[in-house]
Amino acid sequence: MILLALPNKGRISEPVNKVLEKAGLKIMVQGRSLFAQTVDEEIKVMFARAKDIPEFVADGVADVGVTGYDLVLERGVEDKVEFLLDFNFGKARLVIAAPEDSNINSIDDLRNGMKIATEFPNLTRKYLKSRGLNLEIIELSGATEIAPFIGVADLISDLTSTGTTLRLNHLKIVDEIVSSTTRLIANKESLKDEKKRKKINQIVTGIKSVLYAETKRLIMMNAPKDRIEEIRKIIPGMSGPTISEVLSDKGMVAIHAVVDEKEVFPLVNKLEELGARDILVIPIERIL
Ligand SMILES: Nc1ncnc2c1ncn2[C@@H]1O[C@H](COP(=O)(O)OP(=O)(O)OP(=O)(O)O)[C@@H](O)[C@H]1O
Ligand SMILES: O=P(O)(O)OC[C@H]1O[C@H](OP(=O)(O)OP(=O)(O)O)[C@H](O)[C@@H]1O
Ligand SMILES: [Mg+2]
Repeated sequence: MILLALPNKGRISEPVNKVLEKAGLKIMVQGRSLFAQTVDEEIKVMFARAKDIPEFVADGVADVGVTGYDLVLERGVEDKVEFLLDFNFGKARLVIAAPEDSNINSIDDLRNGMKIATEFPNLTRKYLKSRGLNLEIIELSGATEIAPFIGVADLISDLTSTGTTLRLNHLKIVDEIVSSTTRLIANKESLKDEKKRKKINQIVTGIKSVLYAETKRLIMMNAPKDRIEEIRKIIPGMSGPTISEVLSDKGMVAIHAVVDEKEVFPLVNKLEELGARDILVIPIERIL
């Protein structure tokens, strides 16, 4: 049996659940229960705060878990867990920021004794120490951006993604501590257990198949037979495009191929120029 720890709220909770659902690992949630069964009776789910999941996985309370890279570092358990995969969302950078009108512009302008407000006290302290600095850490549990303006701190260390919150609060980035994304992590002992490892690998394969498929599209079209060679040149596909006869029209063939999402726009235009018709671009749920 595998216990998988998932975030119960916060911004990564929903996207993670969506990926698992697409991977076929349906979770049977009952109301506000913090435990759930899945379609695989060997995999059970527990819901917890993303912040606490690194500790649960490191201690073996859960075998695997989904959380942010920043939160693993903040708990200081990065050497106790194995990083299995990167979801590539929940992208944020932990940065040191100062009021726009202050004369602090780089890490070199920081002085011992200055106050820095943060939700990431351990990570911030460790980073500053590595730069030979010893600031007073003011631990807050959110809305850190307000701290410099109410006289609570000179600086903050907080997450930034689009940069909107920093801008709105008239703060400028002074330095970057770490860049983070959502990760699947595992307990090292669980991975040593043959049965558990097999189950964990199935979860990894399932998630990877979904994340990979999200970057791809299935493209289908009818095209003149005499243009096949030219079309083949511009759509590599996974193992080459599949070409089949169109019964109603001897001069036409049906072609389908899997292509990179980024290639779709220019590709469709070129295909039309080569006489392709009835072009369909279809999302793919999983690629194994
Ligand atoms: N603005 C953001 N953009 C993208 N990812 C973010 C952002 N803010 C936080 N994260 C990431 O979300 C992950 C989960 O954090 P958390 O569960 O605290 O979510 P949250 O949405 O900040 O919830 P809350 O602040 O209500 O506790 C963290 O790893 C963090 O790096
Ligand atoms: O660069 P942006 O896209 O504006 O995102 C950055 C903001 O997002 C997070 O806050 P969150 O919404 O989690 O609120 P919190 O401060 O209460 O954690 C983070 O702490 C920043 O405040
Ligand atoms: Mg937050």
